[in-house]
Amino acid sequence: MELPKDFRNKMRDLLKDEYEDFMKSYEDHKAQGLRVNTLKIDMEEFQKMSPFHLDKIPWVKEGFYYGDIDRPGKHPYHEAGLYYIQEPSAMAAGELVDPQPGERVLDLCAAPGGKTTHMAARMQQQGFLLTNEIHPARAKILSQNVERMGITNAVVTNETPARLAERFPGYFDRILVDAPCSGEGMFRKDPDACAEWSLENVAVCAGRQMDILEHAGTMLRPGGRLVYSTCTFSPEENEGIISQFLKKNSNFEVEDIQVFEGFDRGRRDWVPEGVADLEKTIRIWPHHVQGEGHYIAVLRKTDGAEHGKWKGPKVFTDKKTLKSYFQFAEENLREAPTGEFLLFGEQLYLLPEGMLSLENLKVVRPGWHLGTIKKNRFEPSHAMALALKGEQVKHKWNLPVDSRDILAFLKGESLEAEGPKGWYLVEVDGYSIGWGKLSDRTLKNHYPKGLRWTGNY
Ligand SMILES: C[S@@+](CC[C@H](N)C(=O)[O-])C[C@H]1O[C@@H](n2cnc3c(N)ncnc32)[C@H](O)[C@@H]1O
Repeated sequence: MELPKDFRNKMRDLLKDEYEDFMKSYEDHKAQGLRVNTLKIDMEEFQKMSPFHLDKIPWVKEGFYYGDIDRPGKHPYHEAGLYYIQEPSAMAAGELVDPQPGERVLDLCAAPGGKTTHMAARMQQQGFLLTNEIHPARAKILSQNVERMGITNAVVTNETPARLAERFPGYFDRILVDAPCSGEGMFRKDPDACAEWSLENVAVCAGRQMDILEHAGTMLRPGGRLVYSTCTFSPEENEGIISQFLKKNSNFEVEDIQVFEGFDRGRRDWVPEGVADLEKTIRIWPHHVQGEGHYIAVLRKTDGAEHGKWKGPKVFTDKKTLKSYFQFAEENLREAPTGEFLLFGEQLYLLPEGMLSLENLKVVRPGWHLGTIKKNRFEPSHAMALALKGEQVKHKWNLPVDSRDILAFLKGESLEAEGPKGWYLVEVDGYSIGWGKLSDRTLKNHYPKGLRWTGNY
């Protein structure tokens, strides 16, 4: 791989004796990882079922390396949301945010959703996860991943950090800023990041990062945790940003967290007048661990205004319209998911607890999408299927992973089936993957058109 000359010179100056080892890492095979989605399956069960060659990633409970010959991206278990393919070092960020069930959590720069889906699994569907992405097309992909992983307590927005900061001052218990960066740590994985790199771009990224971090700081409650991460080596985007932020915001400090074996500490001596706390931040180097390059700082807000002016959401309560949903639930579910509803056009959502008004914000997914209400008829959504478990429905239809039927289902074909009429939760080896509707011995396929598999498998 041809690395930019300015980049090589800069890294040689920074790393000195370690430079040769660092450069050799570009010739090593790149480690690939997947993270088990504990919202859908427990770790032991996944290890028993997995057809992949798994090796534990030491720094994340749910993380595994998979083998070079494995293809987990095109597998029915992937479509059922049993795991998320994620770069191993990147899993450290979610681990260090460490969100708890019931908390209010913000992922400010979230697409495609690796860390969001990790944090959601830790929250176990309890609390409020606001996951935001500034670029519309990427926000859509983020939303699809939230759906595939069966997350019910997330709201997906497509906003700027500034607009969110106006709406949510002092609101969140934990915030992740996985900042857009020059991507130096990903050159091995992503040649485009290498082609786009320049010293000027590093400076542009640093300006943007400072702005995003300031807004994030505003949205954190006193006592809350703010994690800043990048996948780049440049000190200007890492220790430099944290140092400037701490000098401007004396109500923040760096938390002294345990580092995993192979992780290094941040370098105070790499930035002018760096604050002492930089040595508590974390660097992950590709020549010290099996993973790409990352930087992570865990900050704590020590005090500040208790909270701002928060406005609750507009809740939909029209019983007549909701009747068709409850009728569907009566006929097909063991218990109706209930709480605060939102009707957005014809789309019915269930709001996460602790959610605020989303008025005038660009919202891609305002909560758990339950389905569509059209002419007093309710049709359940794919998002509902993916979040349901077999024991929650009256009828289910299980397809073994190695059957012809699971491929047919993923391709959108109808299946032959027997049983009473109605909606069936279709499963792969006992894990929900979509809906089918049975009548006259035919299970009509409701797997979304945009997700259907094409070609031969
Ligand atoms: C490193 S990526 C996030 C990866 C993601 N956290 C994950 O784990 O899948 C950074 C994201 O920040 C977004 N971004 C770019 N400019 C931004 C800005 N000014 N404010 C907020 N986010 C921005 C990018 O579109 C990109 O999706």
